[in-house]
Amino acid sequence: MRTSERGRGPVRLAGVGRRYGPRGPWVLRGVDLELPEGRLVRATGANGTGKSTLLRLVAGVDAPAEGRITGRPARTAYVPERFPAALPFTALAHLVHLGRLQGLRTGEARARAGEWLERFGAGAYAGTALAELSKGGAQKVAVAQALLAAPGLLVLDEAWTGLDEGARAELDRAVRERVAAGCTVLFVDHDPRRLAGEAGVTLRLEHGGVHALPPRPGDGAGPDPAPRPAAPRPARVPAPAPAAVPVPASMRIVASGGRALPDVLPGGAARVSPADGGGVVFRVGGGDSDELLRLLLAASWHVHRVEPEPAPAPAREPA
Ligand SMILES: Nc1ncnc2c1ncn2[C@@H]1O[C@H](COP(=O)(O)OP(=O)(O)OP(=O)(O)O)[C@@H](O)[C@H]1O
Repeated sequence: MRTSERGRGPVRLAGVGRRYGPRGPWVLRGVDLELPEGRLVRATGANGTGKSTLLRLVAGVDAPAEGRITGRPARTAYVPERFPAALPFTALAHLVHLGRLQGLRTGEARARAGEWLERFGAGAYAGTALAELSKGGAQKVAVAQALLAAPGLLVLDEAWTGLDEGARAELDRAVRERVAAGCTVLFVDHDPRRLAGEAGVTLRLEHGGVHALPPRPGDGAGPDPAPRPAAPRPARVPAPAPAAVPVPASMRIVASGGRALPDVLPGGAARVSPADGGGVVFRVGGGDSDELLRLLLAASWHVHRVEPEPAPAPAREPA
């Protein structure tokens, strides 16, 4: 909301690793990262690369198995991928309770809860039990609780999923407001157009590591992120050595459901095969993947994944 969060410094991850179980594979390891205040930070990566894990660690709802996270502001808010809506409260009572836990007085919590429910078009559900809300209604309560106390760090894991169009646009507006007030917003969303064009930082998760992608000219987030050659990057986001973000020779884009495409695709991109679970796999040269993405989005395709083409297995040395 209106509270300024400036001057508290970045959230820092130093040598952070997480695995599930003492012998489980490392999902993330050796993550060194600074999330600057007042920036929009998008986390991207193929399925299972640890985006939700990273968000839970940054939000403080999960702890690293190794390494440290410092600089997390007292008012940190998190919207999980799945909101546990089966609680025995009305939407308003739940929000007032959470607002009080976040340090608001009861009257203030009630006023802000009402304001956020209205903004998300859920004012009529204030007196409805959480368990009786639709998935979309419950999601509105989940995002309202995160915005209630003007957090200094806001972590959104696919928070737009399940919201209607008006509420999605309202959440976009709320995110911009928080960033303007000095809040760090870290988010994951399957739609590469989400908040595209906002100045910000894009993180790429792969092989257990996290690196910042260089900003594009004119925007820092852009549609989904193909790694690009090294370029000037925000001073406080750790910059991988240029060699760490090569343009992959070839990218795979998995997409579905759009209008007919021209016969000749950018960079000679090829439709390779139907994807598992539906959709089409496209293979395109790394330098042309953005152009293909733009074409797909303009033709109303739904983009599921953008990932480097797996490298061929190295040839064996002769014995
Ligand atoms: N609570 C858990 N217990 C065991 N393994 C887990 C747990 N949470 C995540 N994992 C594993 O950690 C890996 C990373 O999962 P995570 O959900 O963080 O990835 P993701 O990039 O968010 O995936 P997606 O894009 O599919 O949502 C996966 O192999 C997943 O099975």
